[in-house]
Amino acid sequence: MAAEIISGRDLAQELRQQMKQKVTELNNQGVFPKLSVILVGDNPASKSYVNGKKKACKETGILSDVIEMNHDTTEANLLQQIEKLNEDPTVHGILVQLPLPEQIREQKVIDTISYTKDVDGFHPINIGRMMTGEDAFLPCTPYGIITMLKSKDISIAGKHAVVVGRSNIVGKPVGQLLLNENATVTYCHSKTKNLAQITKQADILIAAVGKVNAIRAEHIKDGAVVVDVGINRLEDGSLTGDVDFNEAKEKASFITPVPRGVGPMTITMLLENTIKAAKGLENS
Ligand SMILES: Nc1nc(=O)c2c([nH]1)NC[C@@H]1CN(c3ccc(C(=O)N[C@@H](CCC(=O)O)C(=O)O)cc3)C=[N+]21
Repeated sequence: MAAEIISGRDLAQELRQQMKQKVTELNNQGVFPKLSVILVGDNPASKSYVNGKKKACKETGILSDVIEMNHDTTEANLLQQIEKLNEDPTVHGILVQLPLPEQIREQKVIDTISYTKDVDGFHPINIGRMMTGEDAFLPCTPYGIITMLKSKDISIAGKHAVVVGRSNIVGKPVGQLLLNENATVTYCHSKTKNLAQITKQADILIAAVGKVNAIRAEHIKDGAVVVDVGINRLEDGSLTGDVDFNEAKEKASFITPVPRGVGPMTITMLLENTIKAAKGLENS
């Protein structure tokens, strides 16, 4: 079977077009959705991601503000900056770009962001609400993945979804969202024995490993839907995922590419969450 490629870029473009309209409507009511991004240090990858977010906001008519802080800024300093944004009524969404320098405790930072402005969906209240199925900001990458599957009318209920990876930002929450959609979910990780034996049972396979070619033909059932969440930078500067694309596309029914797959959808869901924040978490 030759897989259909799900273009995250095309879907992102379509959704951003619709969002423009929503932003205009809010503007007409005197609401100007705004995202504040805090960037600590000068990691080039982080800078480039933050630029991508800024550009996407601009395209959609969302206001954005990037606050750059020195690499050796203290945790107290950063928390103070977050408190300021929590109290600023013109700021609807707050995103602190991860990873952070080692003197700063990431969890402490996430806990400090008001859950009503937590457009990353990383705050414990939003995670808890996601688990119980209440209204919440959903984490952008998992939310983007579900949106991609739905855009192709891929049914999730009753399907066996296998998630490879268990990070707090991708693996764990994407499994939860798939469960909320009534999939049967299995998590695999670095301690999993016989990885291929398990992934071969997947109707929907989510690769969020962080390793080039971690998923190859031998891991994939014929006709499976393969979602590649990896973003690995090769020495020549090019980006590649966790899936051996050339092998996988011969077995899968649908596959997401890297680049132009999950990445652009992550940013799109961030925009969606910022609009939701501008409406107010409880009224959207
Ligand atoms: N608080 C926080 N929230 C995040 O959402 C967050 C973060 N920290 N830290 C880093 C990761 C990574 N991430 C990406 C988003 C979009 C692309 C993306 O658009 N990628 C393009 C290619 C971009 C390129 O060429 O560099 C693509 O896949 O086509 C990639 C990576 C968000 N992250």
